[in-house]
Amino acid sequence: MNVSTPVLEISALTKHYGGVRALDGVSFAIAPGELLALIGPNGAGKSTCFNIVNGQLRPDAGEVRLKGRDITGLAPRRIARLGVGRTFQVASVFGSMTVRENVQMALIAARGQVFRLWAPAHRMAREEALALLQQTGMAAQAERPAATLAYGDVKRLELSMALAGDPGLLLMDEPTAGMSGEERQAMIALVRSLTRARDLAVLFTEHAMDVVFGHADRVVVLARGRLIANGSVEEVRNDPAVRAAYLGGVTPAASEAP
Ligand SMILES: Nc1ncnc2c1ncn2[C@@H]1O[C@H](COP(=O)(O)OP(=O)(O)OP(=O)(O)O)[C@@H](O)[C@H]1O
Repeated sequence: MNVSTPVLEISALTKHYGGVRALDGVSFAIAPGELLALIGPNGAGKSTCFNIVNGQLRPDAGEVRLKGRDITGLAPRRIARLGVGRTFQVASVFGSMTVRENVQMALIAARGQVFRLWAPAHRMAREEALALLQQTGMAAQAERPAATLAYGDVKRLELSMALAGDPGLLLMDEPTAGMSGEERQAMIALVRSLTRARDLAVLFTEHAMDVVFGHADRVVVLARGRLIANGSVEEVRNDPAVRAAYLGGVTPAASEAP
């Protein structure tokens, strides 16, 4: 068991939209080096949770702590600087720039500098960019324009860019969306190895259950804004409440609804 301070600790997070309880008293934590899947049926509250952690949304109640520090309600930029990286479902890379230049730009932006092709900082970041691309298996593609990459490689590039700020916590929004079965497995295996190598905590949402059950250290399940399970793959897979939520069965919360 890891006894160090959690990288992320969320406590009693609550967010309502009118009558919709997008999040209702959700609490969980992530340790360094842990790969934690956040799953749940559509509308369960996964995106709301991500958006609160990275500062895009303010919770109505509850707290977000990063390595023990209260970051609730801080601006996204500040939260990013404190070590929270994020990848999105739709990749955001510059197609006309090379893979290496995209990573250099991310490295320089992470330091609050401006990307200029002729500046010395650009040359310095070059070696770091190549080292990062080595870690994500993209070194051989470093000089290709990003626009010419296969889809799975665009996602690897995006991951490389998210690592540029040297985050302690990485939020990944459906990292394998749109990938074939083989690409999915390769991507999540890469993320898995990076968590170990960098002592990085990763919180990811995912609809592909082969990815979740094959690779996550732990799984947190939301349904209708409530946490209904938090445990190992085995525990969650065999949990009747989880099955009911996924099969569209009537959960206790749903049966109470008017
Ligand atoms: N800006 C908003 N205004 C009103 N309701 C919202 C808003 N954002 C989210 N919701 C509602 O909050 C609930 C949780 O939404 P959220 O997007 O967090 O779920 P999710 O688990 O990410 O879903 P999905 O898997 O479909 O992406 C849903 O009922 C959704 O309709």
